Amino acid sequence: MPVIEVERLRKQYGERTAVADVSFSVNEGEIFGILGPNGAGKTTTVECIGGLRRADGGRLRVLGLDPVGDRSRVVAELGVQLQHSELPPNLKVGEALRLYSSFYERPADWRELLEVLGLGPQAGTRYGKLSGGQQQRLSIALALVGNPRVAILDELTTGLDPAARRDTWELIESVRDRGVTILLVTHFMAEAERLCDRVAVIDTGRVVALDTPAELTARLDVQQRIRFVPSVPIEDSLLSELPEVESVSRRGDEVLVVGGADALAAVAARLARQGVLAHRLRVEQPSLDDAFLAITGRDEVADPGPRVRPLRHDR
Ligand SMILES: Nc1ncnc2c1ncn2[C@@H]1O[C@H](COP(=O)(O)OP(=O)(O)OP(=O)(O)O)[C@@H](O)[C@H]1O
Repeated sequence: MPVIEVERLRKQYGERTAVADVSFSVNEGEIFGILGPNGAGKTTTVECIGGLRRADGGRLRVLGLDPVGDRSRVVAELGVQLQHSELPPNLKVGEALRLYSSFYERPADWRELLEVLGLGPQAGTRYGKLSGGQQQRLSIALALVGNPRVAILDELTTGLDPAARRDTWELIESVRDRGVTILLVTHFMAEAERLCDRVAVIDTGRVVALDTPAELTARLDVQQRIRFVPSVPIEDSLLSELPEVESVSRRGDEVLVVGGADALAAVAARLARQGVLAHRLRVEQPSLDDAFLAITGRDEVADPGPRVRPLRHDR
């Protein structure tokens, strides 16, 4: 049974349609990503799933329950990562976790959670004194302190430096390994590629693609670009006559071969047969970035930047 079911979700803010028609389901133990440009409706979608907003249309289920109608039962099983701006700056890390754990019947051991998240030394530190990375880890701890079966994490690593981002990815993988199903909103392709089993790309309130990151990129007819320096001079025709190869060009002593998905194997076999070694070999594969561009027609997922968005309770 899917852990999260979203069928034809629709949500308006007055005249503005934030979510026009979104459907997907998330299986148990999955990390499911929602990717899309600014204003696509990602946050609104997960806020409806989390029961923080009431949908205007469609059907939502979390563990078979209605997030609004069965609110108290859903809250016991669902952890939602809060926007960190919502915590009072004077609240200490340990106090915040103790407070949040008191809301749950079967909370996790919050002291252990602090250690796992590398926040042990900060237990007595006030929220306002934490670094951005520490605040982010605290917000993840708060989402997990209720021992949820499902966690919703919105812009998990926005504002983190690359090292903190990688640490957070490892943490999320370990959370998933404990059996938690994770719904992740992200602006970062690398994050989706690294963490997500499947990704829904949302644009203007609709799902425009839904697949594994590998399938999303493989479905594109994006060329492989192979660069290398041959150990001995070679003729372009040696490679350009291969059916898998579209073009051969040079920059200095470097050869650039452009071809389809099988080009690398064909080029490597031809060079080997001629006794030519390929030095400084690099292969550029299509990435989720390319897929995103092809799907949405935009060449980047805009950086959301720092933001404070208090949740407006419009139920
Ligand atoms: N409380 C609100 N009142 C009115 N309009 C809103 C509200 N929240 C969001 N919107 C609008 O709804 C649309 C979808 O917003 P949403 O925040 O869900 O998108 P998003 O994909 O999460 O964007 P971002 O990546 O910028 O967070 C946008 O046009 C946004 O301006």
